[in-house]
Amino acid sequence: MTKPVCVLVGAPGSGKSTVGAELATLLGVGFRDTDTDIEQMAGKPIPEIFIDEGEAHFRALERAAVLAALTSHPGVLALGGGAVLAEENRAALIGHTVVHLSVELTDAVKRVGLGAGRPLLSVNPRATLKHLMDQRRPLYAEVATATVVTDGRAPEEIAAEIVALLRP
Ligand SMILES: Nc1ncnc2c1ncn2[C@@H]1O[C@H](COP(=O)(O)OP(=O)(O)OP(=O)(O)O)[C@@H](O)[C@H]1O
Ligand SMILES: O=C(O)C1=C[C@@H](O)[C@@H](O)[C@H](O)C1
Ligand SMILES: [Mg+2]
Repeated sequence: MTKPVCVLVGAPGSGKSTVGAELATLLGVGFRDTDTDIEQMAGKPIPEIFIDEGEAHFRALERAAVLAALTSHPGVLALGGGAVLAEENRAALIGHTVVHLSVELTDAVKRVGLGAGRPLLSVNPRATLKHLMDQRRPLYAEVATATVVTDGRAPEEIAAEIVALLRP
């Protein structure tokens, strides 16, 4: 069994995928994203999983992807924005180095507006994102061993701060 050097959690648009890739480059380790693992498991993009099989099925695939990656990936691991909703995932994160990328609503809305492919945010993204963030804030705080603010900061700067945090 091997465990990630760092696990990233945070709201949609907090930059887990972007900062995670940069952090892995800086550390010279591999980068894995459970959203990508789920798409490989299902053989289709996440929006299609939501349409064809529904959110409950997606969450089941997500639990399997999170548990597998936490015991097999030695590099940087980004979790999907909703992975902390599952008690099983939160329990599995105990004992890991978990960095919460915090973001306020204004920056999160700007960022998710830049990219498509977020099925939960396809209708009324600002209000939906606010609701998701209010619901999940305590869950990110529960699993995090450190929190890094991302608002108004470049991914490279955020990744460099995490490198410093990881130094013994
Ligand atoms: N610190 C940042 N400053 C400006 N833009 C950013 C920053 N971090 C990420 N972005 C941009 O915001 C968008 C969302 O970033 P990203 O996909 O990394 O978020 P995420 O946390 O992985 O979201 P999800 O939970 O949906 O997977 C991308 O277009 C990315 O380029
Ligand atoms: O916030 C969420 O619940 C999600 C975030 C994305 O990373 C994907 O995991 C999926 O679109 C669901
Ligand atoms: Mg992502």
